[in-house]
Amino acid sequence: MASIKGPAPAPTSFPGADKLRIGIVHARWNEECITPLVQGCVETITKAGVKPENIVIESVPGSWELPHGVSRLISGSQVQASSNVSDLMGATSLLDDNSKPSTPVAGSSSKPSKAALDAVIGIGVLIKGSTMHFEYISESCCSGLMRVGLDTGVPVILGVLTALTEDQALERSGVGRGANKGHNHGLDWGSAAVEMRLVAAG
Ligand SMILES: O=Nc1c(NC[C@H](O)[C@H](O)[C@H](O)CO)[nH]c(=O)[nH]c1=O
Repeated sequence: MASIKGPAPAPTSFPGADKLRIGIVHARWNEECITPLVQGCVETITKAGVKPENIVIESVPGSWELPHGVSRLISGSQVQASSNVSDLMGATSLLDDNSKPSTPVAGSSSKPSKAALDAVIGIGVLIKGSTMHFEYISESCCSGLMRVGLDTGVPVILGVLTALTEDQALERSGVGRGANKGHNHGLDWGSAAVEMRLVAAG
């Protein structure tokens, strides 16, 4: 029997998206998944009509730091715009060798910008290990991201995979190891960010 699980089709047109400014904060763990997830997110954000120069990408050490990184980006502290997002689409890795917290994606401009963000996606990949670490980070990260969104009024999209196995994480990043590559959930998160802002704007 076919599964009933999954989101309803996202809207296909987003009038006003060209005026939006969207942030992405991604963790620097499990990069095999993070890179396609961020690329999928950027793909649907740009397809919705958001200008590449209005997509700001920052990184933090791990998913535990996502709520703080998203909160910092929303507060506008030391935001650096990423102007050539198109370069990112062909990238095999988002991170250069000496990436540091809140290092903009390679190739982005050093032009700092303080313009307010309309929505932010927090992207992280947690994979269950042999201890309870996974459970504590997952719960804290997800509730932290929810709190940042509610406290600031800026839509914060949950882009955190909490996978029990590596294959679960890879398939949900659209890069599954077997014949079934899976579905890149980053695609859904990008359209959710644009939709939430435009719905909120009314
Ligand atoms: O442990 N596994 C993971 C992880 N740990 C690091 C943690 O998020 C944090 O950065 C450090 O504890 C320092 O505060 N972070 C992830 O994004 N995914 C994991 O699977």
